[in-house]
Amino acid sequence: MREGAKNVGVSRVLYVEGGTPLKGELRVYPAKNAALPILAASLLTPEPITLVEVPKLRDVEVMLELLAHLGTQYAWEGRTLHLQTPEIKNTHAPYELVGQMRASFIVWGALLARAGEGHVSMPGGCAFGFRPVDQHIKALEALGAEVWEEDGTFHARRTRPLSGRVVFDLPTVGGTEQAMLAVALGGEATLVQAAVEPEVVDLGHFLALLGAEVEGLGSPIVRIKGAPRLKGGTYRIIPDRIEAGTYLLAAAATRGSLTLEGVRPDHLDALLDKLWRSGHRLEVGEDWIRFRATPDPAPFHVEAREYPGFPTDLQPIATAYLATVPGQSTVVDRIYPDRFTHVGELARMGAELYLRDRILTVQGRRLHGAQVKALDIRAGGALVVAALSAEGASEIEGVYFLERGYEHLTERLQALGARVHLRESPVALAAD
Ligand SMILES: CC(=O)N[C@H]1[C@@H](OP(=O)(O)OP(=O)(O)OC[C@H]2O[C@@H](n3ccc(=O)[nH]c3=O)[C@H](O)[C@@H]2O)O[C@H](CO)[C@@H](O)[C@@H]1O
Ligand SMILES: C=C(OP(=O)(O)O)C(=O)O
Repeated sequence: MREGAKNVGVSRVLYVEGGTPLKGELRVYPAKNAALPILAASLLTPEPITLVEVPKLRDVEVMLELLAHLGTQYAWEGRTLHLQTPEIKNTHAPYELVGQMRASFIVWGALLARAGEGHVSMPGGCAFGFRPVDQHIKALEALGAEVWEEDGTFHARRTRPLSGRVVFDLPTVGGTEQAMLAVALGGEATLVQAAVEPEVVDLGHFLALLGAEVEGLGSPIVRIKGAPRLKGGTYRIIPDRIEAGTYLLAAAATRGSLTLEGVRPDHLDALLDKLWRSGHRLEVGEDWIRFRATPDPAPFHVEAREYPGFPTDLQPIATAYLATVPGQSTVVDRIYPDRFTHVGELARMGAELYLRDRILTVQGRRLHGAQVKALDIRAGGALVVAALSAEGASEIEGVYFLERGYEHLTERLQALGARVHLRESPVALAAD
């Protein structure tokens, strides 16, 4: 328990006995951040949709709860998800659901397209710095919607199909997805400075399956011509590059070996290049990666940027890995310059980290186990990686965040030889 605790409660923690190199094979799950916008896009059609494999994550459950509130009927068949939205029953996405994760905000564009109006609470999600939604508003306004905000809820209404040219001030994944959903049903748009992330491309492919014409996916200029009525269909979501990257970094931090299957190596170029330069052995096929760690890796510099640059979602996890690599590394995040909630917690494990002017300097060394707390999904991933590599035992609080992003984390790590399990532990509820 932490010093200065006033109240003590019981919470689930991830108990990690560190020091065992990860070894084995893993089939990567489908991408959470592709699944969520595709789920939101299912609102656009009354026809049945089947998503062949969907990650069973907390965020997906929340999105399904939101969709059900808006009018979607759904049923799981193993890992396959069947969805249908015969009609929109509700155009209001409430705070209780939108407040839990950022991706739910993009139902706004889908509601506006399908029902002519949408009312969505300000989004929540991982709190690692300021995350404005001005580009979402700019996009919907540029497409001809009337947009206003009242008491923490964003409202939008249209009197005709949305169409126009959206020039984003910066590439935004959610903003691009929002605009794509807003026009896919009967609208038309050219998106300039669109995000090029694989998850945006995947959404575009899904919309094309439903009948929209989509051009320029993966480039900064995307053109979409919506269809007056969209079809249903069956779709397979891309593999999760962030999950894959997390396990690779865990294998690197524990100096282990790992074969990933069902992965898209081309989505991980920036990370694979760093790991290779760090001295690790990598073999790459069309949909697999074989990794074998070097016992004495070299440090490197991370600069998180838009795709195909180093992903910000892997920045905290790469930081945890670098904290185990002797020598000096530096980490900068150009997407979320303050995404450093993991730093204080890694320091509890003996990591030598210095944060000045948004530049993190990492002096790598052997870490030791400690009681730590995940404050967002990928900070959680970072703490797991650090704890796996550390000498001794760690307890990671904030299992809720891990469950938002990593399906079957405990079982998957156990299968790779890690000594981890979930257990109940007394935790501090308030501190001085
Ligand atoms: C559910 C999902 O897919 N989440 C991902 C998505 O988040 P999300 O879609 O929220 O991230 P964005 O791509 O929109 O954010 C990129 C940058 O644009 C800024 N911005 C964004 C919107 C806006 O209206 N105004 C604005 O200034 C943000 O503050 C940030 O600096 O992409 C991020 C960047 O790859 C990832 O870290 C998140 O995991
Ligand atoms: C930051 C993430 O999610 P969100 O954008 O929903 O907060 C994430 O998946 O790492």
